[in-house]
Amino acid sequence: MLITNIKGLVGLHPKDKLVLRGNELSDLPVLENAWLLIEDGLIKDFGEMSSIPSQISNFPSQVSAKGRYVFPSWCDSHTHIVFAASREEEFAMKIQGKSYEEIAAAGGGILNSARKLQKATEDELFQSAAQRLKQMILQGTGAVEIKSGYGLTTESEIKMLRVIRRLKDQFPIPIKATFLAAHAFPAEFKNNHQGYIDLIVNDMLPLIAAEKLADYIDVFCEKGFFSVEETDQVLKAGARYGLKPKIHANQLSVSGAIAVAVENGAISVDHLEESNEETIATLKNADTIVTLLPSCSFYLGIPFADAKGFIKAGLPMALATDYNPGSTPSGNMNFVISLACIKMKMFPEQAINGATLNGAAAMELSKDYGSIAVGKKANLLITKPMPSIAYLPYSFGESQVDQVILNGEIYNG
Ligand SMILES: N=CN[C@@H](CCC(=O)O)C(=O)O
Ligand SMILES: [Zn+2]
Repeated sequence: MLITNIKGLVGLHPKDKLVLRGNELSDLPVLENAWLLIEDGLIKDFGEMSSIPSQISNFPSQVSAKGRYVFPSWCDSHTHIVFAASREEEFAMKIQGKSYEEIAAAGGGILNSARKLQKATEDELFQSAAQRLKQMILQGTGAVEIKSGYGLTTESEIKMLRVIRRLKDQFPIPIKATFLAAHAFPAEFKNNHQGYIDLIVNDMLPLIAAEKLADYIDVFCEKGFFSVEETDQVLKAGARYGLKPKIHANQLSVSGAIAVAVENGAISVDHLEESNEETIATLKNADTIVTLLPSCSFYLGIPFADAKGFIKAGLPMALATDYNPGSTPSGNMNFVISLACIKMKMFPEQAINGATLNGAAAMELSKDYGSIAVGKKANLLITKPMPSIAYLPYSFGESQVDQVILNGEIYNG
């Protein structure tokens, strides 16, 4: 496929640039009035229209992108899209002013989702997750991470991970699976935390490793959920099976979650709506990516993360949706990018880099995804006609994504 007359080809980072730290996030290289050639699902070449080689200009399969931009697909590195039912009954409680913790304590929250998921069949879960994933792809997402964590029993955690594996087999995008049994303590383990951790370590992990069902391990390290010591135990057990950590940290309070994640070689620490100087100091000399989830802040009405502080400190920062039924019922990366600009005061260039190359890095996919470079996978989106790149986050709530290309082919769902 040859795409011609592209108003701006966005995200032309050198192929060996695998992650952007601090000020590097402000640099979003763009080639104006460009062409892009795709062969065998890969980016074969690109250049300016004024110097398009004649053998290329006669290429049989051409798409004109006049007035439109071409971006690398969004890389959404934090989602929980396998769930049995929505939780809009909690929406009214939120509107009445109940906090996330109060809703969880009243029988809502993660345990509510777990009760419903335990009753659902693998097929039902697959069908509904596939619908969600299809919508996300049509909104521009071309790589995704998906977590378990609404099973909370051996059988149901494995059921969730098998659903994720079926999604991997059936969708034309890369999918990473994260094992998150340490999402909440089931009611029967409320006063026996070690009993549940033993179940994760001795029962679940060996089975998951034997079936190769997960790439990463995650823990919700938070007051009322998993303590720092409990998090450490679970991460160390995961490491014995080759699972690297990506953890939920500092969502509702500052804790030692960041330190324990860094010590255990975490690929990313996600949320960080709460942070302080120590948070930044702990991350400064690490490779751990800070993944921010602004649509979670928007929906729960909790603080937005200190994106500017993290960037100023030179940290690698990514953006993701956190799509889940409780704290973020949306998988729209376009809205995440808008919120990052509007609420976290990120510049459009920083937000777009966070949603592409750094999102890919937070899934260890940035060798092949997240920027436009010769030899990388042709997972792209073509916008509607737009006056500028900043128009995409500016026009929040209205999709500017017109066409989605995955492995060099137009995707229609
Ligand atoms: N914080 C923990 N997990 C999810 C929310 C889970 C839920 O409420 O169902 C999150 O990332 O926000
Ligand atoms: Zn999450």
